[in-house]
Amino acid sequence: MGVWLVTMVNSLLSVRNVKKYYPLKSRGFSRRHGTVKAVDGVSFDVKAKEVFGLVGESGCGKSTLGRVLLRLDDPTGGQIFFQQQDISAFSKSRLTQFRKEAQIIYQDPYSALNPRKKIGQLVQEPLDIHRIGTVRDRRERAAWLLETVGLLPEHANRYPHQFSGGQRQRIIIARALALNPQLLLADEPVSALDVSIQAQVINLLLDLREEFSLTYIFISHDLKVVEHLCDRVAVMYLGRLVELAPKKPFYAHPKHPYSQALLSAAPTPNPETPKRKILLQGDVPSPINPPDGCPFHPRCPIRQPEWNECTTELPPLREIEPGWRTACHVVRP
Ligand SMILES: Nc1ncnc2c1ncn2[C@@H]1O[C@H](COP(=O)(O)OP(=O)(O)OP(=O)(O)O)[C@@H](O)[C@H]1O
Repeated sequence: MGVWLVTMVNSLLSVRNVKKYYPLKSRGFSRRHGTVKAVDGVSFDVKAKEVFGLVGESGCGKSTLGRVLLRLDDPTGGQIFFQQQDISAFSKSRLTQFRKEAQIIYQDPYSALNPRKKIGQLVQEPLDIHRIGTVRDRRERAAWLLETVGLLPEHANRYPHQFSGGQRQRIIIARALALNPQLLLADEPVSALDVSIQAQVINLLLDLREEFSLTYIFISHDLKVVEHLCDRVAVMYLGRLVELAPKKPFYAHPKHPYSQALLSAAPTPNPETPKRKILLQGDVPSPINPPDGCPFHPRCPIRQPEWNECTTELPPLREIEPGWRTACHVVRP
């Protein structure tokens, strides 16, 4: 607990044992039929100006966690601290402030912009809602933001359909920056874009991190993108973190067998360098009925039948090297 408190003091965001369960109701009945454990006891800290990557296969709970972190959804359990303050205890005015300090960018740049509004209006809108400055100030800031993200001030008078996917994602980024946030949660922000455009948007995000002193939580299933952008990587599996590590050593030698499998399946920059792919057996189990013991044990390629604790005990996320935590009975400090 002592260590947790020290890391919290140095963090912009601290997440403690956060859970998000959804009741599963059978059709036509209101009676609870089970529980989807979308996020099941996640803890980590994010330092100011850090780029924190959250990776894992589809359905592992990344987006649910992201929504809970920004209080767009209430957690079933646990606590989230922003600047050491519990976000669930925010007063109405503190919550309004938090809505300025923490912004989210979603994957789909096509549906995120109202097609009937001009770009200038869309970028200016957060400033209008929070009544910041005069109308002229807001218009000028919107024009400046458009330039900052690599567009032209005159684009303010055009409509979303007149832009490409990459340009729209730039517009969404400009809008997210309007209120000068500290934390930007980007949920798969480039996965709908062409690979060539992805790199441009990622580089823009890196430049903006410096210019705006931003902290990012970057959610992605694409390990290559995370490698380029992030300082640390958290790997999620069935609603839990299974590994949390600094980027460079993680990509060189991931320790958790699930991380090893994920990385072995990611494309390499040089296709001529052969890589031994680790093929996982079966599908990701349902978060309605997760396996006992280690949630990864039914698919684990290194497990031996005699290792009983893998099937009976949940492995804690324990530190195995300074700053590196892994949830596996076999991987030891
Ligand atoms: N509102 C909801 N009600 C019931 N179950 C939900 C709800 N939202 C998410 N889930 C379930 O929670 C689990 C985690 O979903 P989530 O979207 O957070 O995963 P993800 O890792 O972001 O996946 P993806 O990359 O496909 O978006 C899934 O099994 C999903 O079906």
